[in-house]
Amino acid sequence: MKEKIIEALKAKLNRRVWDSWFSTFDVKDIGENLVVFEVGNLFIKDWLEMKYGSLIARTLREVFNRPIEFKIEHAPLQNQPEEDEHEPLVRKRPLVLTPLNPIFTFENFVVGTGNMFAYSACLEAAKHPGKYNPLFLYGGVGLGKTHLLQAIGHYLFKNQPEMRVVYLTSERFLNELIEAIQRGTTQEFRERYRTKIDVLLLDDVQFLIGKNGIQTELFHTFNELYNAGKQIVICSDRDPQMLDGFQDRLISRFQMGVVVKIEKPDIETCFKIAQKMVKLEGAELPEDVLMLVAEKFSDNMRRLKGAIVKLLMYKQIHNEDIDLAKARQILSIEPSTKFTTVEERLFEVLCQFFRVTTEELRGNSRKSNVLIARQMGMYVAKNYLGLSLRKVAEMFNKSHPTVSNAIQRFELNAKSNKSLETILNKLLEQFREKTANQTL
Ligand SMILES: Nc1ncnc2c1ncn2[C@@H]1O[C@H](COP(=O)(O)OP(=O)(O)OP(=O)(O)O)[C@@H](O)[C@H]1O
Repeated sequence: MKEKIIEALKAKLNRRVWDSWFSTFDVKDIGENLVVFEVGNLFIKDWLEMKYGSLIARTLREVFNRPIEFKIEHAPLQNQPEEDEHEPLVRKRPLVLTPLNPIFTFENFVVGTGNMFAYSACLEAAKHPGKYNPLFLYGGVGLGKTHLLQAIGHYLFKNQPEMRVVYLTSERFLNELIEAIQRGTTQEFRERYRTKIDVLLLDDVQFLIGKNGIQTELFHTFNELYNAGKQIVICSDRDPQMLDGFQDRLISRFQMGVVVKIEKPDIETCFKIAQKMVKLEGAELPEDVLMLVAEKFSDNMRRLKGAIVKLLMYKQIHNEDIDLAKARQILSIEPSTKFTTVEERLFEVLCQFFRVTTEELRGNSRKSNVLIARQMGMYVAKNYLGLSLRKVAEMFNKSHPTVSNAIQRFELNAKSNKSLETILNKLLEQFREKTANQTL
């Protein structure tokens, strides 16, 4: 029965949702009138209840052929210290203790596959400080950890200005301690971090690997803040488990709350990030150039930003528009025979999938498989690749209103026809595979 429930749920959700939210979800117990699920993360428990509660209830009704209650329990890690009854967070005078990068806000963060879970967890921590404690965010270089950490700071400064929020890198934490020891002001240092803040945002904790003294200091700071119900958010380039050379007692504390991985964004998200970065610079670049940058630098958003800045500087200095060939030259991207643009790859997948030709897609054929391939292709280009209507119209050799109508018709059909959604997911899967195999 356990498997049947899980399979029935899986069938109702697309793989992305399942992998993001249900990977630790399991059936713990099946009673006469109650099914108990368990999940290894408190934040996910709340999220599943809120977003998928009715779907779970519906699925259980179908599996058991009668209404049946359910509850989701959070299965905490073994040996987790008992959580103290938290005092309400202390209200203090508004105080910006650390400067933040004004760009690093939630509004400026582009949400997509890979970072949606991390974004939601950080937003929740900002809205309800102390609830998911500690929040430990980890992931590869340049994927937006610092951005999200500082976004929590911005959100709190704006919405709860009485709260004392400190953002600092682990390197600075270490340097301040060394300075305090040299000046004989260790007591002030301890007081500042242990008793005078409400939210601690600590970046790059992996910097403290192998530095035992500062780890001990962090351990005591952590305990004091945690026991007082103060929110702690920590960023690292690796899973707490992989912090070799870290004291075990610290690692187990990092794992006590919610541990979230930020993954590499997919190409569509990278494209939107590139678009956002250009907009924040108050500039413009053509869509095919943005797509080139998104594809080439999808593993690190800092490098992606560097590429955009380089293109914009060139544009300004030479007072020249940047086209695809120029962008390749500036960024030293060799045009490779294997490289195809994203539009070409979409056409390739559409043609293979629906057994149609590019000429048919761009022509006026009304054959049913061509019609559906064309509509779905336009929908994907607009909604998943983030291309403008103008670009999609150009791709399919149609007018704006034709594209707009076709997309609307597709959305309407997809609402009433479940199998269209399944086909769309399969198509997207093939498209992603093709994109992942792309070599530049
Ligand atoms: N989803 C996103 N939306 C908008 N900008 C993003 C996004 N992800 C990353 N960035 C931008 O990419 C740059 C690098 O991000 P950030 O410094 O937060 O990475 P990081 O994960 O902290 O890297 P590191 O591990 O090196 O500390 C920043 O300019 C940030 O604003």
